[in-house]
Amino acid sequence: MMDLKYGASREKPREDAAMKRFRGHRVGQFIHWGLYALPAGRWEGKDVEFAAEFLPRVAKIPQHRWEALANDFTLADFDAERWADTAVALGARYMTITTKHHDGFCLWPSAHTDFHMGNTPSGRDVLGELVAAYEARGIDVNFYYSVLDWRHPDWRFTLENDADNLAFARYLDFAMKQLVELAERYPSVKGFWFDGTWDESVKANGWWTWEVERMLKERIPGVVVNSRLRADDFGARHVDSNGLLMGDYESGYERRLPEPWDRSVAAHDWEACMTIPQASWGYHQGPWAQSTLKHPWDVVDMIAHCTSLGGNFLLNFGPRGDGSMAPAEVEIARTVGQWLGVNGEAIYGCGFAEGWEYPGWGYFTQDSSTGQVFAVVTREPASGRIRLELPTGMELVGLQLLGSAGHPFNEHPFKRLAGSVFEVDLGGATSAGPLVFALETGAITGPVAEKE
Ligand SMILES: Cc1ccc([C@@H]2N[C@@H](C)[C@@H](O)[C@H]2O)cc1
Repeated sequence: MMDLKYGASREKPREDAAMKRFRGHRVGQFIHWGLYALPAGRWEGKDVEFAAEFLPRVAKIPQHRWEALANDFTLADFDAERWADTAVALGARYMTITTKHHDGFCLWPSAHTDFHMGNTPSGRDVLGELVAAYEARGIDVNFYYSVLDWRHPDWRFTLENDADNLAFARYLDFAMKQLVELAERYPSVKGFWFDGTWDESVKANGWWTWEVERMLKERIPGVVVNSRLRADDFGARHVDSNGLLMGDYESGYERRLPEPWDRSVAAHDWEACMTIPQASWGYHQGPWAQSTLKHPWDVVDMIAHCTSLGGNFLLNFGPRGDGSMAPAEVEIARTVGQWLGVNGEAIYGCGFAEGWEYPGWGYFTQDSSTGQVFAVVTREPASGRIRLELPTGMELVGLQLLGSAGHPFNEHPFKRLAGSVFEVDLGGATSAGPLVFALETGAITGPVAEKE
């Protein structure tokens, strides 16, 4: 093991109450909102078929024209209570909001820049209103912060000479001051989600990323920080040069999951974040985005996929320029939330079911407190039957379809094929969306046919 000054601060996952709370949430609401929601992927009458939050770069918009958008950011239809109600409808237990994205615009009245909410027509403190509204509903708030800042004069992608080093040192000082400001203004925040840390300039300053994590944890005990912030002494990111995870959970899964089912990720805490359109985090009004919205049952599959491997799932919403949530996204939230309302006990507080193999037709999840195992059937086979392979030596005693209120176990029929292998005919099981069964299991005691 190398002796690292700025490597991982622990070898095992955190087991304190704050981390256990974050881990048990399983479902979060990501929100990308900023000036980019105003053009919403369209510039000078043309749709730019790329992520809406990248518009200033992709459409090469002059800085002064981008900054002028702040005058149109009136928040005419922004209502933090309505946003928080969408999170409740989704069944989200936490929310992560873009405090500052790559364009440098701040959703709070920062004392360290002029590019912020205070210099918009309403002057409202969007972060303050959101923290109040979400916490009033018992939903934890996390802050997304982009270290990358296209607007700041001292930002550097690479460090070619002393002048670059001096400028970037000023930039890191600015960013640290903003992070201290966020921690001081909003001390109830539960986590920081860092982005924009892939450039050489940041990788060459692993010490700063280590200092940021230390500062935040000193000021907000229990705060949770994602691995994407961190670079070590040698510029290694997420995982240090000794192979140890930095930060509190791995956050490399962006618009992808551990396919087809990579059990290695279950060894640590992790979170996947996902757009509702194919590839835009900010609201994009064009058919390029609006014709690619995910189906609610695909979202449920992703939630169960993450849970089955011990990870959280952060579903992104891109509110429109006036502050209203996009109706199509609210509808998806409602449908997923209704499913979670019936089947959430297989998700919240659940994780990897040790000893249970990937079944292909869905996922096994296990309640981390009770040990109860669930089968989440998201890919029903054409036969209408699923094969349940239990860990060797175990047998199926009973099956209960979640949502079939009041019935004891044994409610749903099954038959043994051999040993610990059972077959369930899904016929007759009805539920809106993917079926979930609670499994009652026991040790095989009597003689049974050997496993085939
Ligand atoms: C190449 C690339 C850079 C940054 C991103 C940002 N990370 C996501 C979480 C969004 O914030 C997106 O703008 C996506 C792709």
